[in-house]
Amino acid sequence: MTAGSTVSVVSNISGSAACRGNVLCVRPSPPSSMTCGTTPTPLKAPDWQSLEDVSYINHADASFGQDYMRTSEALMMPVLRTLTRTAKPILQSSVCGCQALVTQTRFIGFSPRQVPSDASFHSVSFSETDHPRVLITGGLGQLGVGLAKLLRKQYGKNNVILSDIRKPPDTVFYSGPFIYSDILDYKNLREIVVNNRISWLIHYSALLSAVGEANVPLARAVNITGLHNILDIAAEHGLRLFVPSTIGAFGPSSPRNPTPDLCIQRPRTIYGVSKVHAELMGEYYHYRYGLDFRCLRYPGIISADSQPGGGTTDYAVQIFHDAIKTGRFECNLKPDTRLPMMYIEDCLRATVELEVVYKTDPVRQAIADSWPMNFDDSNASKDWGWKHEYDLPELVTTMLNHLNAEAVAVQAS
Ligand SMILES: NC(=O)C1=CN([C@@H]2O[C@H](COP(=O)(O)OP(=O)(O)OC[C@H]3O[C@@H](n4cnc5c(N)ncnc54)[C@H](O)[C@@H]3O)[C@@H](O)[C@H]2O)C=CC1
Ligand SMILES: CC(=O)[C@H](N)C(=O)O
Repeated sequence: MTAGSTVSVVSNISGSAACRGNVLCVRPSPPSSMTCGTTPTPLKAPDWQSLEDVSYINHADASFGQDYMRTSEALMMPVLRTLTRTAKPILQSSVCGCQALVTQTRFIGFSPRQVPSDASFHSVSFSETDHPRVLITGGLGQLGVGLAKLLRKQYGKNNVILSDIRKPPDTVFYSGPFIYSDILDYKNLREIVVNNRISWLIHYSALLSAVGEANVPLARAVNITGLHNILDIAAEHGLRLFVPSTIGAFGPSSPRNPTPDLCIQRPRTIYGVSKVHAELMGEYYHYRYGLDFRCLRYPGIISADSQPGGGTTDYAVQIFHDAIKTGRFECNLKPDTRLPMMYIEDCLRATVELEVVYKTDPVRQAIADSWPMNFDDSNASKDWGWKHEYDLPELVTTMLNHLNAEAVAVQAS
């Protein structure tokens, strides 16, 4: 996956509750081509790919056997691989040999609210020998803690800071740095970035599709105004920025089966609109200011040890929990709904003993009906050899083993 491009990944398992995901990836900003001295150097064409080169890659599902499903950890790997792969050349590049100093000089007292229209931003603000200093916003949601765990293994516990507006549970609080951060508070964000010498920003804060529809003003604030803060902070401080997008960035007029990386995107949820906005703003900041922006379109994510945060695809996680706890599941989507997340046939088989009750929620159903049924991930395979590691039976087995082990542990305690 090249930096600066927009890529979609999917761990697809299609079927009546199946999902594929898109990952949008943006290529790295041009190493050290942005500033030297106080005069911004124009972007160098060879370091950049043209807009036409931007690749959107979906990770698609197909039939079971070719498809795969990944746990949230596995899903993070492309992100980590991309960040890691692109970090080295940037860290090792020394076009002017005065990067860090220049960055500091250039941006002293600079406020992104006063960005000159022709401003360029430096892409890297940490030295060659440093590990990245990572801040994860919205880190207490379904995905953040798992990602922090992986990043901490790689870059050291103290180099990865989780943040959120919620109170962390003990397990999270004692497992590594945690800090309060409201992405709507720009000054607070800037203080955190500066005081902690943050170099990578992973922006997970969001209101997901269902909770977003329930509170549009808040979703608009968090997902759009919050994103603007994040973009400005990242640009101002030369951070590498990762923002996930989603299958929700597509709408009823997008082709659903399969959904290519590049196609019409007219979502009808505030969540989807905000994610399309994020994709476009990230690309714009990349081309306009040299921001190193990356974005993967995720499918619905299934995880055992963290709870989903109010999305349309939450049912695909909940079904596992209910299978273990009660053997009964009340589904808020119709039985023939197909979403890019997992191929559900085996999933249904694994949960065959469930008595699934279909009690359709019209809001979620309308959203689900407008989302892609199938993602084509052939571009991701071609681009960086993407291949899923969890197929449906393995995912189901892993989920059930994990939840069973948890249930046994609880009973024993
Ligand atoms: N989980 C999934 O199935 C998928 C997730 N994604 C994206 O991945 C990212 C992470 O997703 P999840 O962890 O599932 O989300 P989540 O809903 O579980 O967590 C989001 C977190 O953002 C925090 N937050 C809300 N308002 C905030 C504010 N003002 N300042 C700081 N934090 C705030 C919440 O407290 C919450 O912990 C999101 O951007 C989401 O759109 C994309 C596709 C699928
Ligand atoms: C697929 C997503 O982005 C999320 N899980 C949601 O259902 O809103």
